Amino acid sequence: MNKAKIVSEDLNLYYGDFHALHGIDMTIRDREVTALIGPSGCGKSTFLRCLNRMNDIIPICRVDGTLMFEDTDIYAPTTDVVALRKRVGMVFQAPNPFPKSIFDNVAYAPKLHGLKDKTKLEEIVEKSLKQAALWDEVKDRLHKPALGLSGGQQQRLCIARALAIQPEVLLMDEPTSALDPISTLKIEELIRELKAQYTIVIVTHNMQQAARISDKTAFFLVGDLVEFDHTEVIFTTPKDQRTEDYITGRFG
Ligand SMILES: Nc1ncnc2c1ncn2[C@@H]1O[C@H](COP(=O)(O)OP(=O)(O)OP(=O)(O)O)[C@@H](O)[C@H]1O
Repeated sequence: MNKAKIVSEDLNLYYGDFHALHGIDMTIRDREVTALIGPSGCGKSTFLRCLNRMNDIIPICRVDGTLMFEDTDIYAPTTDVVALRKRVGMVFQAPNPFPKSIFDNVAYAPKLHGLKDKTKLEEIVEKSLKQAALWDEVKDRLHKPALGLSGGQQQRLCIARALAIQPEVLLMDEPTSALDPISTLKIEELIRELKAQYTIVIVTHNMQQAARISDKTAFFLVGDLVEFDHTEVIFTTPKDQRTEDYITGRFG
C-alpha cells in the first residue's frame, strides 16, 4: 500500500451557518489518483479546495477537524500557505492561461519563487511541457500567446504551469468539463502518466472518467462522505445503497 499523503480526520466545513462538509475521514495515498464524485452541491469542490486552503479567500468559511499533509497540519495557523500551495498545486475547470506567451505561463511560478537563471528556466519550461504532453505541439512557438492555443492545449499548458514548481500533489477541479472528447482523452492519458510521480485528486462529474483513471473513488452526498474505496469496488460492488443508486444513474 502506498504511504498516506493527506489524511482528513473529522473535517467539518461551514459557510457561515451552512454546514457543508460533515466530519470527513479520508486517507489520500501517495502516487494514486483519487476521484471525488457525487451530485452537484455535495461538497466535492469544497473538500478539494481544503487540501490547499483555497477556501481561505471565502471570509465566511470556517473549518474544524484535522487535515494533515504528511507532517504539515494544513489548517494550523502557523502553516505557510504559500509553501503549502507550492507542494499542492491546482488545475481549474476552465483552462485559464495568463495572457502571456506559452513560455512565460510556465516560467511564471518558478520566477515568482525567485528563479532568475535563464538556462534553468528554459529547462523547467521544457521539462514541464514534456510532462504535460504538450512540448511537441508548442516547441516552435514558445513565445507566441498562450491564448492562441486550442482549449485542450490550454488545459495541458495549465497542467504544465502547475508542474513547473514541482508540486507533490496535483488537485484538479473538473479539468475536462470544458473540453471536447479527444482533448479529454489526452488529459486522462496524461493523468495516468503523471501518477508515477504525483499524487492526484480530481473532482469529476463524469463517472466513466472516474472509473477510467482513478485508483480510489470517494462518493459524496450532501456534505457526507458516503463511501470511499478502491474505484473497482465503488463501481462494481459498492457497500452503500446510496452509492449504488448514484453510480447506476438513479439520481444525480
Ligand atoms: N462560497 C460559498 N458560500 C456559501 N456556500 C457555498 C460556497 N461555496 C459552496 N457553497 C455551498 O456548499 C455546498 C457544496 O458546494 P461545492 O461547490 O463544494 O459542491 P460540488 O459538489 O463541488 O458541486 P458542483 O459539482 O456543482 O461543483 C453547496 O450547497 C454550495 O451551495
